Amino acid sequence: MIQVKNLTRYYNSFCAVDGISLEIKKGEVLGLLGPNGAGKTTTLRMLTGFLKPSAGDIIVKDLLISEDALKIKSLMGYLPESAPLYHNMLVFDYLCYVAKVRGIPRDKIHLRLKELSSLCGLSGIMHKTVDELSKGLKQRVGLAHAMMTDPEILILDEPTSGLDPNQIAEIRAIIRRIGKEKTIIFSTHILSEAEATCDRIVIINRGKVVADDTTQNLKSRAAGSSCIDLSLYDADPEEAKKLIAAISPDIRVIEKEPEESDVVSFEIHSSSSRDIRRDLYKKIKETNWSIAQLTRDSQTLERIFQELTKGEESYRGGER
Ligand SMILES: Nc1ncnc2c1ncn2[C@@H]1O[C@H](COP(=O)(O)OP(=O)(O)OP(=O)(O)O)[C@@H](O)[C@H]1O
Repeated sequence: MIQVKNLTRYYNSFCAVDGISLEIKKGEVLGLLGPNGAGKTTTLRMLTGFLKPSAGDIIVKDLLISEDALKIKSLMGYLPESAPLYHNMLVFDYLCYVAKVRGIPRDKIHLRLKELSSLCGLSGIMHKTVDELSKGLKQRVGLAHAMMTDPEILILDEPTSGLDPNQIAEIRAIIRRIGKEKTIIFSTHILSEAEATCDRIVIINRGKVVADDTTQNLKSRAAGSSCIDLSLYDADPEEAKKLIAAISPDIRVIEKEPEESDVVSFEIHSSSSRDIRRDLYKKIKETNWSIAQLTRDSQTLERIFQELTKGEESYRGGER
């Protein structure tokens, strides 16, 4: 349904989005996950045609955004990070206004507002002014705005940002409801958010895709891999790194800030479920170093996210 090819965006000489490629299938709920400044908003603004890419292509249902931006916009509903609502209007008047601007025929407006009120839970607030609403309710009005023309694709930028846990649960429930029929792309910097709502998660860091897989596959990958914390006395960090890395080709060694001044510490990631502590111990025994700590944790999705968004390394999921 949507193909993104080598999408790139510079702000002056700064590369905010660096060659992102993605394919989004019809009906998918895709979470664009990344830390602050990763390039999520910039990517979404290019997808919705509000920002021109510096390079790359976006194809939506066989239409090229460089040639058919208006047609593509008509297929999409967009909820920006701060929904631009008219604060002193009644919710009802505001949504009527949006309906007219978006070309809904006059005789269909009331029916559409009724449908949106039920979909987005607006029935008790239609006759309140936007200003009176909590952030969560404003967000629901923003969602109704984005859904006005019943678009096939919905793009939501951090839809739960700044909401309390109850409001988050409500917005999630609405997204899940809408996601049964629509293609949804939404951005978040909160892993649990993506995990709870999405079929698929694309993690971006410093403008690049560092992981792209189904939520289920990412979870299984996390469960099947492990992380070892190792601290050594009397070891040279570079020599220690080489020795550890030589144990198996699937090992990745990250030197950590040591907790004590006379040790060197490492985080050792392995994609296999094999426990390599015995191999480590044997190798270290051949040196004159001493072990201060050697512990193994099962990986969590959270740790994978932290690892991927700290380092430069990239992981692409297998076939779906
Ligand atoms: N108009 C702009 N001019 C210059 N730099 C910009 C502009 N907009 C964004 N940036 C920079 O581009 C990078 C990506 O920003 P973007 O807003 O896309 O990230 P994000 O992942 O959405 O972050 P956040 O979660 O904080 O909104 C950041 O370093 C940001 O400072």
